[in-house]
Amino acid sequence: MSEPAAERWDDARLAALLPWPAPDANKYARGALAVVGGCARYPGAACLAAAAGQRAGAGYVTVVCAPESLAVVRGFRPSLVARSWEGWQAADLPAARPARPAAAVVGPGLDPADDACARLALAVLAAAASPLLVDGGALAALATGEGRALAAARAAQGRVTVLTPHGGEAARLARGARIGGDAAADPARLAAALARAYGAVCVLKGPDTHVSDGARTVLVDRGTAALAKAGTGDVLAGVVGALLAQGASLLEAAVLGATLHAEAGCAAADRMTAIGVVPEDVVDALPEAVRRLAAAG
Ligand SMILES: NC(=O)C1=CN([C@@H]2O[C@H](COP(=O)(O)OP(=O)(O)OC[C@H]3O[C@@H](n4cnc5c(N)ncnc54)[C@H](O)[C@@H]3O)[C@@H](O)[C@H]2O)[C@@H](O)CC1
Ligand SMILES: Nc1ncnc2c1ncn2[C@@H]1O[C@H](COP(=O)(O)OP(=O)(O)O)[C@@H](O)[C@H]1O
Repeated sequence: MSEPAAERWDDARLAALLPWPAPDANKYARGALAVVGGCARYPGAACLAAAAGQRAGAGYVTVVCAPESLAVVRGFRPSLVARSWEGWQAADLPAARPARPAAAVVGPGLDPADDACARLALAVLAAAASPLLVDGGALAALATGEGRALAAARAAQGRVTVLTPHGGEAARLARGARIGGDAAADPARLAAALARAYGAVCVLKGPDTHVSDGARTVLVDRGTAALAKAGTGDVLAGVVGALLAQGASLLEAAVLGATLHAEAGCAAADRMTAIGVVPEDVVDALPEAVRRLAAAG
């Protein structure tokens, strides 16, 4: 099947999507974001996603993590609300309601090789009624037979999902769905095929990022190799999750989020050099990325 050429969205269109708060906004109206991740081995990934979610505008960010990770999350940023996943039910995730939008991110810092992490990811896929972004270790669970059945059930129920694989995770998702395609050879085609196979919007990350809903594909190619450092994908998950939590549509949240992430990488490199940027710098550069996009639009 031949795919339509990838679109590019101009700055004016992207700037119009920025989620400026209304004068009478409160923290709930600005969107609740729950980040489910951060096992004992990877607490930092959940910290990065959650901090990025705050910088991208979400009004109330919660981290649901391993009990061993609680102290790390709280120490990293006291404004995050952290709770243990022991005794927690995925049904406790905030549901989007009128004037109280919400979204969830599952996967940053879930170990793809750990059974308990896989069960948690599958429980979130089954229960999350609000928009759900699936990243990191949760993508391994999604690629299983049970994960694919849950993705199909979510789509049938009208529940919306965004996937943010890197090349290795995309290959695993493609194998699970028995679709061909190679991220290196034809990323636009693979992003579209994964979107269709999983009933989701797919953000296929790489030096260029391709965002597809299966029918339309948008190219985001304004990033920098400064972003090639462990943990920047967790930052992207938090940014897109926050835009979903503020009520953006799936494709718009994914394209605007990938753009702000790329622009924040460039702004961080301007300050820290492309050698020295760390993911925390990308989080801190998100306001500059917003300013640059608003000025360009
Ligand atoms: N500070 C932290 O706590 C960090 C935790 N992280 C977490 O670590 C867990 C495992 O994620 P990883 O991505 O490290 O898993 P892996 O590094 O195990 O990647 C899975 C597979 O994909 C391949 N791969 C990785 N990046 C690729 C790319 N860009 N293109 C093609 N193939 C690629 C790898 O070779 C491997 O075979 C996730 O939950 C993630 O959120 C990472 O994001 C790094 C930072
Ligand atoms: N050379 C590059 N140029 C532009 N962006 C890049 C480059 N390398 C990586 N990135 C971006 O950095 C992020 C890396 O995400 P990922 O591989 O998931 O890292 P991690 O899992 O360690 O957080 C993605 O958003 C990707 O698009």
